[in-house]
Amino acid sequence: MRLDIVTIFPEFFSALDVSLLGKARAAELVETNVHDLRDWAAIRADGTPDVHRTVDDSPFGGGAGMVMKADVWGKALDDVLEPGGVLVVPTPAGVPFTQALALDLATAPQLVFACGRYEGIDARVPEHYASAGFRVLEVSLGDYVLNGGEVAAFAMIEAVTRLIPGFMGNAQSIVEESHADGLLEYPSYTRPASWRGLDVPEVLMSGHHGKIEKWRHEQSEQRTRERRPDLLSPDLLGPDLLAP
Ligand SMILES: O=C(OCc1ccccc1)c1cn[nH]c1
Repeated sequence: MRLDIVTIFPEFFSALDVSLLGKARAAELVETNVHDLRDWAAIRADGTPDVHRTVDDSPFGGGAGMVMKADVWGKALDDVLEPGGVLVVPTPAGVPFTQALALDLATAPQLVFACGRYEGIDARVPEHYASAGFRVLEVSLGDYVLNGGEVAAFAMIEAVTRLIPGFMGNAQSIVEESHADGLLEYPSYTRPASWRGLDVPEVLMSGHHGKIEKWRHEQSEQRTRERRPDLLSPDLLGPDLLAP
C-alpha cells in the first residue's frame, strides 16, 4: 500500500516511523509519504507568488473561523492521488470509522489522508474528486472536535496498516480482537493467578477449551450489553429512515 498524508504540520507524522510503521516488515508493505500542503500554496491561482503560502480564507456566508482553499488542495491532490487511490478526509461531519471500514481500507492500493485544519476544507474538494471517479470518504473518529485531522488520520493509519496481511506477526490476534465479531472483547488475565485478593476466573485454569470459549463469548456479550448497547440494537438508521 502507498500511504500519502497531506497536512500543514508534516512534522507531526515523523512519529509514524516510531509506531507500527517502524518495523522493517512494515516498511516493505507500506510506502509512506508526508506532504506539506503549503508547498502547493507558494503560487496563487493567478500565477503571482504568495510568500505567505496561504491555505485558508474566510467562509462565504460569514461565520466564525476560516476554510481551507479548494484551489490549493486541488493542486496538492492532483499531484498526490493515483488512479485507484482512496481519498480519506477526517472530519467530525463524517461517517463513523469502524473496524469494518479499517478492514476495507486495508485492501486499497493507496490511501491519501487530507488533514483539514480551521473549520475544515472547502466542500467542493471531496465533491470534485468523487465526481472525478475517486472513492472519497469523509470519516469521523467520534463525536468530538479536534483542532485538525492529523490526530484522526494517525489513528486511522494505525488501525488500517495493522490489518494489512503480513503486517502483524500473529494474524490470529486480529481475528479475536474487539469488534471483529461485532462484540467487545472479553476480559484477559495473566500471571499471577491471585493478585491483591483477586483471582483469575476458575474456568480459565480448567484447560477445558469448550468451556473457556463459551465463558469468553458470554463475557463479550455481557460487556457489550453493559458498555455498548448500540452495537446490539438492530440497524436504527435503516434504509427507510435515510432514504428520501
Ligand atoms: O476533529 C476532527 O477532525 C479534524 C477537523 C476536520 C474538519 C473540521 C474540523 C476538525 C474529527 C473528529 N472526529 N473525527 C475527526
